[in-house]
Amino acid sequence: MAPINANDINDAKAFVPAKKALPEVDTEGSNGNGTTSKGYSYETLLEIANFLISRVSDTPRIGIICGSGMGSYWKEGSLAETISDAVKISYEDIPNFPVSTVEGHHGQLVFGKICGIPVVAMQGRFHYFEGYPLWKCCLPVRVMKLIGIKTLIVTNAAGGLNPNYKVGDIMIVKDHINMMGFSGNNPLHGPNDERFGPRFPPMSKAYNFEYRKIAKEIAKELNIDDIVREGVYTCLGGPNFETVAELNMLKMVGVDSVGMSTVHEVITARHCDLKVFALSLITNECVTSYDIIGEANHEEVLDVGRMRQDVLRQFVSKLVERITQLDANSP
Ligand SMILES: O=P(O)(O)O[C@@H]1C[C@H](O)[C@@H](CO)O1
Ligand code: HPA
Repeated sequence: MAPINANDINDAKAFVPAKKALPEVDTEGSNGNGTTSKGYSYETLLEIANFLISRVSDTPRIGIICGSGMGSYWKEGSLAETISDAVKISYEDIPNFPVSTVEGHHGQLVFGKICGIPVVAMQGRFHYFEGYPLWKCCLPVRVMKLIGIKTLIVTNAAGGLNPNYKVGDIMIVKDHINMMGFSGNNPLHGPNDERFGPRFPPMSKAYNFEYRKIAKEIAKELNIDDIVREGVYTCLGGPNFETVAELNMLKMVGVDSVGMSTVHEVITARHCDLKVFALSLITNECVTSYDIIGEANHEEVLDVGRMRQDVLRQFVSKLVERITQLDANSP
């Protein structure tokens, strides 16, 4: 084969299409390999929280992060769009807040009520693959804590790795494997401010046991227990979907669903002592064999999210109600 010379390379460059303007992502705080070198100070986050508090009348009790199917993409009928007395604040209008760059993500906080209970919902989240360092993806969790929430409900779309799972199933997350954390990429990386939480927070009870129990009861009441599962979630950095070999490795270590969010949000929430419930909507079957013809794609993720939004709305609404009752009766 003829060696490549410098002229060939210059010719090849001529065919590179002109760059399209991309959404601006503030990667401040990323030290180049995606790990955190600094985050916003407690005072800056307090300023953001106070800005939001000045615009709403009720202190939310529960924060909800809407993944696909819960209103991050599909508006009508989604949980976020059925919040009553809604005050919507666009991320762009919040000082020092990141902005959503994923196509179709609404990018707003929705303050209001579900079953009469004050909540705040993130309609659109921040993903690592957008270019944000993990601490910035999780900044809203700390802001919601400062605003006054006690509980965080996190939802996501995920690929089903457990062979018993079907597209459209809802998986209650009982635990996670922090794959990105194995290489040191963690939202808590960097100096620790004790006002948020301890240097070395435990994660062995990250997903509240009582909440999971309630969720299973609700599944029975709603007659959807045949589609509700419980399992282990992992988050990869994305944005590409996984290879067959990667998925088989994850299956071997006990992963049931695979996504690109949630884990770092939950770590941040537990660090600042929020109680956590999380669920995955299984939007596609993971491709674990080279014989399988189909491939994962984002359109399918969105379609299944839209298909299941009514069920998710009912499920999470009831959860909000019952979690509030449970916490009111516990010390
Ligand atoms: O915000 P989530 O986690 O629901 O976003 C979905 C899942 C992946 O992150 C991405 C790819 O489809 O969209
Ligand atoms: N892999 C990773 N993230 C995802 C998937 C998947 O199969 N489906 C939805 N989000």
